[in-house]
Amino acid sequence: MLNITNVSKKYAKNSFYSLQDVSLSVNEGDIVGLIGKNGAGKSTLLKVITKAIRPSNGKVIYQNQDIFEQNNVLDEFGIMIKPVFYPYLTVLENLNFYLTIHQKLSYQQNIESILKLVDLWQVRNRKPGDFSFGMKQRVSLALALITEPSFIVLDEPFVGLDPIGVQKLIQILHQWSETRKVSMIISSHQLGELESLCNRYLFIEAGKLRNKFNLNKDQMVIELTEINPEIKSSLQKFASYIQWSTVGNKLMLPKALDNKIKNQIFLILSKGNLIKQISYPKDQLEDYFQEETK
Ligand SMILES: Nc1ncnc2c1ncn2[C@@H]1O[C@H](COP(=O)(O)OP(=O)(O)OP(=O)(O)O)[C@@H](O)[C@H]1O
Repeated sequence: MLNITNVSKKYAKNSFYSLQDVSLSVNEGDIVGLIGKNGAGKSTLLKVITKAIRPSNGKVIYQNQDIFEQNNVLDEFGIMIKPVFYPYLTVLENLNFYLTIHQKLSYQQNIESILKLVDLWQVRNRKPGDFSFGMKQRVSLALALITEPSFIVLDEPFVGLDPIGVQKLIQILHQWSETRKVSMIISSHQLGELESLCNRYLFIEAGKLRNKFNLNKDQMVIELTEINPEIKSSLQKFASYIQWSTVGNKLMLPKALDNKIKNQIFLILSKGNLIKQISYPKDQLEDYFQEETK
């Protein structure tokens, strides 16, 4: 859907590149998490993708069209990079105005549900000029989502939301990716939230795309009190389902593994009184980030 090839960006006043030779693609239904330290180049990348700034080199192609050579290519995009709205119009007027200038008034029917999603329904008749930072963020988020876009670009979308708002947002984005195959690229320092939302990740460091990766979310982790040769040999016939961890006394099984097989494995382990804890992987993104940036 979106293909970025060899994109570099040097801001006029800088002597260094904020992005260097970045290539990536985002497919239909993908939810891509963009991670990296402060100043790594995440926002710059998102600004290039959404045509807010021009790259010094490279191409951005959306559905086979060069976004910088053709007009209206980004019509189906929902974008939140920094808070953008008219401070002297009320929240409702902002949404209506946005829909009017984008000729998308048929989406007026979404106004109530989107404002409830971002918890601004109660304040819909207030002007956002003197809103708190978080409330301003949420106005931008409402503008980004109101037209049910097919491609969503969000820079730090969780910052202004309370924990319930974060969960509601994650839920709706998941739902859109599954039911409407909406693609998304989302940058955030809130790695736990990204981990529960995204299916792919990009790690950017000093303007370079250092890694593209997935996390394995479909496994259960069984921590054992010890791993000895006898236990390994008694589990030999299940070897094709078991992945032994390289750290700690852990083994991993696919969550979707047939219950009969799971039970046989558990039986062997519990006979030896070996099971210490069963859990599901979490904080993998946090661990990755800590490891890469130490
Ligand atoms: N308008 C600009 N003019 C000059 N330099 C800029 C501009 N915007 C960003 N930069 C520089 O480009 C580099 C990348 O910045 P960018 O905002 O893309 O990082 P980021 O990964 O989004 O950081 P953060 O996590 O802090 O938001 C930084 O060195 C920054 O100072």
